[in-house]
Amino acid sequence: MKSVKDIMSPLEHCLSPTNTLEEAINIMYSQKWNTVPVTNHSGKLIGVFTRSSMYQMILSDVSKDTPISDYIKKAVGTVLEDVDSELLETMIAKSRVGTGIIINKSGKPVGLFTKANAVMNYVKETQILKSQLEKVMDTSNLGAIMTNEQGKIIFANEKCAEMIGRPMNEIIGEDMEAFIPPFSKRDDKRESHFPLVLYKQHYIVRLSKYSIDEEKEGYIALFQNVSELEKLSAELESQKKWETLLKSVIHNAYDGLVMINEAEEITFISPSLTELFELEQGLKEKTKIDMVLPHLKLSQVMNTGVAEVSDFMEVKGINYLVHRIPVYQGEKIIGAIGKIVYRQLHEVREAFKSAEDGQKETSKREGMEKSRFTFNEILSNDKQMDKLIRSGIKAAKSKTTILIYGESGTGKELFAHALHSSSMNSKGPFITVNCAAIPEHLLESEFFGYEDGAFTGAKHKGKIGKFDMAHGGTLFLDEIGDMSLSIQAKLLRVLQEREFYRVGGTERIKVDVRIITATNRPLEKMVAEGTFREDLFYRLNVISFEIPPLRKRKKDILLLSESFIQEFNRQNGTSITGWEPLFEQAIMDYDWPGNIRELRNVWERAMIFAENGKVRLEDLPDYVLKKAGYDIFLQEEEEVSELPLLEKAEQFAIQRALEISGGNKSKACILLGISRSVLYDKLKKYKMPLLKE
Ligand SMILES: Nc1ncnc2c1ncn2[C@@H]1O[C@H](COP(=O)(O)OP(=O)(O)OP(=O)(O)O)[C@@H](O)[C@H]1O
Repeated sequence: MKSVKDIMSPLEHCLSPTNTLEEAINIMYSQKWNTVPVTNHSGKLIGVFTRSSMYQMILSDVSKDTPISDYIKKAVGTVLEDVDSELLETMIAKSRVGTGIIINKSGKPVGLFTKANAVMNYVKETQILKSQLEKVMDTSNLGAIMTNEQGKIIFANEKCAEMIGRPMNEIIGEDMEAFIPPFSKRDDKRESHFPLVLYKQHYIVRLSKYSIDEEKEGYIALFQNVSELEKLSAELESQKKWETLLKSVIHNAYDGLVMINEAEEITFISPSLTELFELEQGLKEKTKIDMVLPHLKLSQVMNTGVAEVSDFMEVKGINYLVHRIPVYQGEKIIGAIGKIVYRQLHEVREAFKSAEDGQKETSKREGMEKSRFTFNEILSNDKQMDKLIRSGIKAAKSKTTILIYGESGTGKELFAHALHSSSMNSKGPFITVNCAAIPEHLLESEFFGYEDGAFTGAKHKGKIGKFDMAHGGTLFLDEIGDMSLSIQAKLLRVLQEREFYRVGGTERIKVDVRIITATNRPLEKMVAEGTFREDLFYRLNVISFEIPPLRKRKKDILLLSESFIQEFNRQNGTSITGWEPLFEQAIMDYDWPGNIRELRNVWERAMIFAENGKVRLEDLPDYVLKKAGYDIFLQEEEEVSELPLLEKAEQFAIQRALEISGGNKSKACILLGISRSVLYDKLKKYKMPLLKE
């Protein structure tokens, strides 16, 4: 901001009241001033001597030696030297006084400010502004034209001349219409935009009106060359097309693709992959790959820098084929790409199978059957089972004989495996004999083996028995309740003496074998009935475990179901992710007489028929549906009187409530949360039989 001090004419002379007319005229003449400040002896302003004061003295015919004291004008307008110059200019423009006296803070005059000063300052500033504007216009990328009210060009910048291809002096004075053909068609809007093609170049023109004075208006036109932009946008467009094409290739060619940057943050992930691993929720900007897909081990290739092609990865029982590829920029690793294939994995499955077969073959050659399960693999959420497992872990450490009770399919053999795995003999063999499956006359040779020629007329070579095989490990005798009394006696002897003879042999064979037995028969009752030896029973029953049936640990149904999904997905290469609500209700309501084995079989079957990744009610076998009372949902429409699904469910709920309450309608109403009158209406509606109150 400029102050008055910067633009005033500094004061070199002042008058005092004692100065004469002649002295005053001399100063006015030499300085070309109309007004001269008059100060007192201390230099303070007391008035001014003006050109009219001078005329007055001359007209009064006073001598030129007369002091000016009587002709000083005392009423003087003063302005402080620090005042903003623009403010003073407005004051002067409005004032009738042509000269202002500028004083400092102590009241001493320091300068004069005349209208001429104001004009000069204005002109100077306008010139500066003009040259600045011209500079801006010439260095700008915009072409600029200005017209008068007739549309004749009065200004054009260098850029504009360049655009039009003619020298500037030729443009000035021309009609703007000559260069901007649509100009004449412009409407009366103060401002408009329109495209224009000039000499094959594309422009956007911004045309606006400006006021010349109160009545006249001219135009300002600004041209922006957009040819480059258009080229860029065409390139962008084709890049976008490529991107779309690439994306669809990525989505269709590979099952899942993920890219990470140097910081191991995900920069791209294909929708199929987010869907597959249900990642949507966990994905945020800059998510680290190992936070959401640790099993992919993509960060691994960032460290090694070596691509890993066709690795296998298993997640939730499903097999995937994974390729991990590091991305290099020069020598530097700047990221990695993970490619996951999970469809059409027949070949992969084959590879797995042959690997598995190979492994089995090796263990066969090693000549021993290894225990396959540990206590960790006995899945259960049941308290009673928990207790059994804890006791099992303790019991496994001793060499004591263990008897496992339980209905068929409850997991007795699994428990026996787990006992072996936790025992001190876990490195030794685990040999199973199903006493019910081997014919009575062969059981002895199966247990103890036989010598060469033991069987008359037979070409048999000698064979070692299961006791021999189990040496140093565990012999698991399943279905122990199905043995004959004579075999029971022989078994008792081995248990007591820890030695036996082969069939047809004379040599005593000593063995170190841990015996675990299992049965679903009531041994105590059999002892009472005389079909099972009491002494053997006590020998076997040193420690016993009773595995509860599945119907008594309903919580385990869903836990086991989850594990079967994973097992069969892995086995069949399917991608089943869960089940429908009605399916769950049905399996929870069913009694599972065949226990876990039955549940496992039902799952194996259901997963073959499942659709859309979910197991449905209709994938259950008919006998389960019937026994659980869910067949009603699957009956043909006409059989259930065309009831919509909700009504079927309602009918089913009423039927179940009446069953649970033993036909007591008041209790059924409480269970259903409805009033008796509503229940009666429903019974009538569904034509259901009235049961007892
Ligand atoms: N807790 C469990 N967790 C996972 N799988 C189990 C469990 N219990 C049993 N199973 C599975 O259920 C099936 C039946 O188990 P198992 O053969 O051990 O039962 P069992 O009681 O010995 O039957 P049986 O009396 O008919 O010989 C097997 O496939 C087994 O793997």
